[in-house]
Amino acid sequence: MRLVKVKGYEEMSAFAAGRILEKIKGSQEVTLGLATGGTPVRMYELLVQDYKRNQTSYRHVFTYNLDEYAGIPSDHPNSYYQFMFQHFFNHVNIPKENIHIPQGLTTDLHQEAKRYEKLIDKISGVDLQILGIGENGHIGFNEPGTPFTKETHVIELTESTRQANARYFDHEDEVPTHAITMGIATILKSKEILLLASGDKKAEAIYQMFSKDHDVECPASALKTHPNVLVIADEKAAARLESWMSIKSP
Ligand SMILES: N[C@@H]1[C@@H](O)[C@H](O)[C@@H](COP(=O)(O)O)O[C@@H]1O
Repeated sequence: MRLVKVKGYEEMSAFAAGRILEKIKGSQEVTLGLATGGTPVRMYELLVQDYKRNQTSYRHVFTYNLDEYAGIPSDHPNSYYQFMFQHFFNHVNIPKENIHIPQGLTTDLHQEAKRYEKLIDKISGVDLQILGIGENGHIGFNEPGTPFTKETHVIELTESTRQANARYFDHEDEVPTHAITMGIATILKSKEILLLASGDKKAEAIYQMFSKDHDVECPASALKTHPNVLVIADEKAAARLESWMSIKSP
């Protein structure tokens, strides 16, 4: 796991957008694993900006989103489906049939999880996976305690995650209690992973991710076993790492 420390949110976003564009421009067909949340918003804006300026084509791009809230329809304003279309898909020329997002409202969510995993299995994992990190160290919606062997599954959200995500909803009780998420085993199938972190709220999670060794209580620490992970953290998110690294290095 390598770390790139950048100054702030803007630099983090530009770095991630730059890597995505390199991938898109350098391949005849590319599969991207995409994340939602506040962290990647500017990254998507920069990709849209690039599209407007340079017409970088997305016709050969296939996307697989990490997760979706359970129990709300895709046209719900807080669904990750809406998030993705508003922030990104509506603004570039990606064919709709290339877009994959788990369905949060189906008669059988477990079946949906299986269907989604099969899609990712078929492509042997995405080429480039973008990740954010939860304040409790979750990736996707893999909450602390989730076995690292899990593939796409249905999960009950912790109270702290529901509270952290409540800012996007009108009321805290509107935040769904469950979600469908790629599992850690699914994420680890990716060929390359970029994890983005910005702000002091993420400092503890970033510290835990680097200092814990493959500990289920810190889901992001699973990434240590992957050969190609780059963490892009801004100064605030990396703040606790500074003292830890200087303690570790002689
Ligand atoms: N499922 C998402 C994660 O994929 C995301 O990384 C995390 C952090 O969100 P934010 O970037 O808003 O801090 O929130 C949610 O729980």
